[in-house]
Amino acid sequence: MLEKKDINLEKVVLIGVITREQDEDLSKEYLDELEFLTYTAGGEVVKRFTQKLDMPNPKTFIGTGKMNDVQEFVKENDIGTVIFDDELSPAQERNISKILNCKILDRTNLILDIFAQRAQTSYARTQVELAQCQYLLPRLKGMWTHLERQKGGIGMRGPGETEIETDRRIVRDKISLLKEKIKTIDKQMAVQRGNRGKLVRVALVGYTNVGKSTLMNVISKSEVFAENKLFATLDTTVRKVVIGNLPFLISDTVGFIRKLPTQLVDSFKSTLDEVREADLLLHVVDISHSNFEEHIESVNQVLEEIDSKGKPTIMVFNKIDAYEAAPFDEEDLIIERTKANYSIDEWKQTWMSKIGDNALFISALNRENLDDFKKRVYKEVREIHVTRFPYNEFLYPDVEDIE
Ligand SMILES: Nc1nc2c(ncn2[C@@H]2O[C@H](COP(=O)(O)OP(=O)(O)OP(=O)(O)O)[C@@H](O)[C@H]2O)c(=O)[nH]1
Ligand SMILES: [Mg+2]
Repeated sequence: MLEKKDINLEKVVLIGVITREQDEDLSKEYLDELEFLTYTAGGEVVKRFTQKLDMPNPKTFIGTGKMNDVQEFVKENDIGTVIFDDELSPAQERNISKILNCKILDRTNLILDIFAQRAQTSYARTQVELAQCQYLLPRLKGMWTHLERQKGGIGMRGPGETEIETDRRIVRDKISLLKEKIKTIDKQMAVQRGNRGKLVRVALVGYTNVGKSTLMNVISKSEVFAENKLFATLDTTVRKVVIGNLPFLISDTVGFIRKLPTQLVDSFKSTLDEVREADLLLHVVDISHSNFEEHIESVNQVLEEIDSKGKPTIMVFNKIDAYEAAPFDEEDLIIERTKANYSIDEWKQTWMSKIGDNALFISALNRENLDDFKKRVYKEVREIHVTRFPYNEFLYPDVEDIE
């Protein structure tokens, strides 16, 4: 049911609101991310509209005046798609769709669409389809009906298009069917995981596009797909690696994102079993991203949702090669120095100092500090390993002696 095809760059307009809690920089950051998501889905952003509002308008998300501007722009520039940086209620979506008369997507919809495009295995496809059906169910009434069917493209992959006339019962049946299918695969996967014995399990977790797969490739000499788009990885890959004679398993899995649609977290729960059952988490962070602290927060939130917050965790600050502090003019007495001006060494003195040797700074791309990384991971894995197999402690050299 999920189509996968290359689409031409669709012309897209983005819409966001600036609330009181978020300043303009942050809103820009969010829209940058939405633009990256749009680009990943195959769209080209031609304009952004923002509005300062305490709360989104319940009927149309943005106010009437702003909506008129958008309407005019859409008409004049032949815009096919308008994307909102938040989840729209079914009613908002209907209202806006009537006014703008083009494809209306929200953030959730866009992320689901990217997952649909990127799902490779039948397992991932089933999970995405389930999430799409769950998103679709409350929105079935009158969705897109005034649009031509053949439009296709972003947000039109999946059940939305083909099942528009069918009633909710059919979608509900489909949901139970997909859940059954996932249950069956889950059982097989649980058996597979059981077969792996008691080896220590390490999971790479982190925001999307931080370099998890790149790091996995570097340390396990494997070839996991990595690229500069969001959600390059949807399936979990597990590799056995050996550091200083000590074998353990490492897994690379789907990246997280701010406001990850709950439908997706739910349907990907079993993909995340690998994380849930891990003995040690390597939380990879892209320190060159200006918003990396919030990314850490988002990841921690998802970890909490899947009951994995309390696990032993090493923070791996990646992409140190790309880190650039914003220039600071010492002579200018008006502008205050902010975090953006910190060097990496200054960052190390912040809250990061509290996590002590559980913070590592590397570049997976340039292989910088990988030895430190390996030693630290070895030390931790060894500790877990010898608790599990106390009799063979002597087999593994102390961390100082490994290369
Ligand atoms: N400059 C720099 N780029 C890096 C580094 N590590 C990874 N990248 C780049 O970051 C991009 C994303 O890398 P991936 O390994 O696909 O990231 P990921 O975390 O697996 O992403 P998802 O699977 O989408 O969640 C790629 O273009 C990598 O080449 C690094 O140390 N420095
Ligand atoms: Mg990846």
